[in-house]
Amino acid sequence: MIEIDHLTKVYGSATAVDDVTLTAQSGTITAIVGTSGSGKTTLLRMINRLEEPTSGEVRINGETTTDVKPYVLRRRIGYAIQGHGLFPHHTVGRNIGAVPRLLGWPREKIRARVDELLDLFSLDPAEFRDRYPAELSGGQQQRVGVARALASRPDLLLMDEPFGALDPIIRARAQDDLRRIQRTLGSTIMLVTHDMEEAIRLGDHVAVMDGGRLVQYAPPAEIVARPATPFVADMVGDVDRPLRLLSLIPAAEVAEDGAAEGEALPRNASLRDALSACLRTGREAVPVQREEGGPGRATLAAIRARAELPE
Ligand SMILES: Nc1ncnc2c1ncn2[C@@H]1O[C@H](COP(=O)(O)OP(=O)(O)OP(=O)(O)O)[C@@H](O)[C@H]1O
Repeated sequence: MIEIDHLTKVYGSATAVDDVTLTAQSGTITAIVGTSGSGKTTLLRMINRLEEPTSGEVRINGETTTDVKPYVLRRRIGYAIQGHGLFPHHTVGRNIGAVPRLLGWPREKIRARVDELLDLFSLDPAEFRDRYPAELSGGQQQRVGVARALASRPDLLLMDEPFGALDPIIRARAQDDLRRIQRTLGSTIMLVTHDMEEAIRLGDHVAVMDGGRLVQYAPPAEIVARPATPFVADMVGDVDRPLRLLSLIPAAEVAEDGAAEGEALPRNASLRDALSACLRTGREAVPVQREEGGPGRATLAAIRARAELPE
């Protein structure tokens, strides 16, 4: 569990982070989102003490971070930034194994860990282990950067705009990969982004920052359905809100008993997928696979009902 407790950072006359308090559960992704200058990076860097707070504290699994020497803390907390920060003269394998080596892991264990991570990130170990960063594409470098940050199985992984430099298609893939890998490893992640779409897609919880303050901290569906302030509503994008909401609701959740024509949507399909299938086929309902009770159907009426936003 990560507890951020009344954290404040003042630079001269400016308050970059203003009394932020939030608790993130282990094994979840918290997406910190806000406009430029809202204090996201400063908040993140106070967690691994790259910045010292003016007041307040951070506890990781109950331990106050100021009780731990900064270099020890930073070995326990992974840190991935935009532009990956790989060592150019070290191979991919050496880059990923950097922290385990510092921690004195035996050679064989490091090698096994490097290969396991390369596999997880869909990079064939035999092909990529001995390459240098310059011999990789931007997307591959970024994956190696995240693999390196995860190598020692850190208590927490901090990510600052990790996908900022990637083009939209590679970016979407990197987001899906991160989500899958986070689920597989059970990692706890705090990720900074200025992109609400990314925050909604990745976060179990979304923390919205505005002018150094935390203005809303809630699961994505709550942020979309009930933005706490006009600023949050603006960031979510009013026009797209119904569609965003639908993309967060599993189709199986609203499927009723009964048959419908056409190919059944998979179990992990969202209501947005169901809507799209209805529009594409011109039908009033679409079949949906469910965990229990066999296939059901999602009707346009049910989809519409769930897309309604509270006034
Ligand atoms: N070392 C510093 N000295 C003085 N002011 C600073 C310092 N670092 C950050 N700030 C100020 O604190 C505020 C918050 O900055 P921060 O980098 O945390 O914002 P951000 O939300 O991460 O922005 P961006 O998305 O542009 O990176 C800004 O007004 C910035 O100018």
